[in-house]
Amino acid sequence: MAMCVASPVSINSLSPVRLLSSVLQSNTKRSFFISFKTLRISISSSSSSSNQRSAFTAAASMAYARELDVAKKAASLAARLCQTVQKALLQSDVQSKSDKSPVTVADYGSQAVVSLVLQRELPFGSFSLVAEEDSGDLRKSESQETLKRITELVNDTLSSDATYSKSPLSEDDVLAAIDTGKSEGGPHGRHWVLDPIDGTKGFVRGDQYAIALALLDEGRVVLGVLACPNLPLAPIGHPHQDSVQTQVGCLFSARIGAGTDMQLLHGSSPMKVHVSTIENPAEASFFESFEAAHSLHGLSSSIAKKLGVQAPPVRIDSQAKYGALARGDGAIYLRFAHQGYREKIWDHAAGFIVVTEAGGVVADAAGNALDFSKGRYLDLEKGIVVTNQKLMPSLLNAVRDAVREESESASSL
Ligand SMILES: Nc1ncnc2c1ncn2[C@@H]1O[C@H](COP(=O)(O)O)[C@@H](OP(=O)(O)O)[C@H]1O
Ligand SMILES: [Mg+2]
Repeated sequence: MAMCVASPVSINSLSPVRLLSSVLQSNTKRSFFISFKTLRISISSSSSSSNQRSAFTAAASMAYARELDVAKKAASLAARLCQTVQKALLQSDVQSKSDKSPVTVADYGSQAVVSLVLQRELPFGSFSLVAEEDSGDLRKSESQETLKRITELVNDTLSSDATYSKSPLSEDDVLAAIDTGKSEGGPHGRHWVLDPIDGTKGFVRGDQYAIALALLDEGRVVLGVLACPNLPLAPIGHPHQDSVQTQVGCLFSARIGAGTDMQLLHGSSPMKVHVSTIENPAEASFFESFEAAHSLHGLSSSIAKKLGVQAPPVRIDSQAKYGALARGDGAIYLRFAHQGYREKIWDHAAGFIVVTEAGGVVADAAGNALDFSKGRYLDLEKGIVVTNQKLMPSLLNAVRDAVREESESASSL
């Protein structure tokens, strides 16, 4: 470990991610050694007092800890609201199931709850939220009943938490909370990134969906939470594995340098999770979207075949796939959207850090890291692939060959 004289880094004037980046950039010449994975910092310079050293270590190891706690609370409350709506939806008759309004109510309600909890619990500094919904349609006169229902649900959900005052929010408060989600994000400052219901198709079917919340700081994802109300605690995607574990509803949370935790959505202590260590593709199973319209199932199948994967695909909705992969249920997630579709940051930011902090790798089809600093969209080289470090090189080779074959056969038509 190279050590030399410390150069000044002001802890107070930098956000944790800038502080760590600035130290890492100067790491070869200066006195700090940082393992980004563990955020353990040692300082050898005799000029640094032990007080400074321990303050620095404490600041770095606790970076974003408060924000993560609040994010977990926000996503859990939003999940409670979504569960209420999904339960009513699944009990309703066929006619109202084809009506889109329950999804609308849950989507807006979830976004309002998350925005309100973040703002109430983290009142200092500016607030920026990049989120899927805005209130444009809700402000139309024909949406009055829907807005009333959303406002009731938001008030019921917040008042279920003892720390919130019982004074009810008005419809205007709820509209304003939804509209905080209009931020464009970008490479500077802090931005929360929210998908209030990821996997709306799964939500309507009664299958998987997730409330996905992440925080960007200076363009990097520094924490993420995935609330997956319908994800079993027992592993999924292992057809021959019987489990006595029947509990459902998982909360994944990850913070930069601190690993990934999973706990029951409505209670239980967090436990660390890790991606699968499988190195032999023949033993791996892979996830993809349930919806063929969201991902090219044919291309995934050709990639899996080239790689030597034998198991059939496990198809589930939403970023629950990232959560399941982070705890080792499957080893690979393949997502190749149809031509022209632009991936949004809220569909991947939380899942990205949940997987990377569990030891996995998330890349585009060319092996590039995903860049969340470009605004509301990801700029991608065709597709997103997720797996463990060992399998990634051979997976990228299989992707390259399958994509080339696909374009050759398209051009020969
Ligand atoms: N044509 C398309 N191609 C790829 N993704 C799409 C798509 N249409 C919608 N999506 C995205 O796919 C997400 C669901 O992911 P998955 O396919 O993994 O379940 C949707 O999130 P929402 O449900 O929040 O709209 C939506 O953002
Ligand atoms: Mg989504």
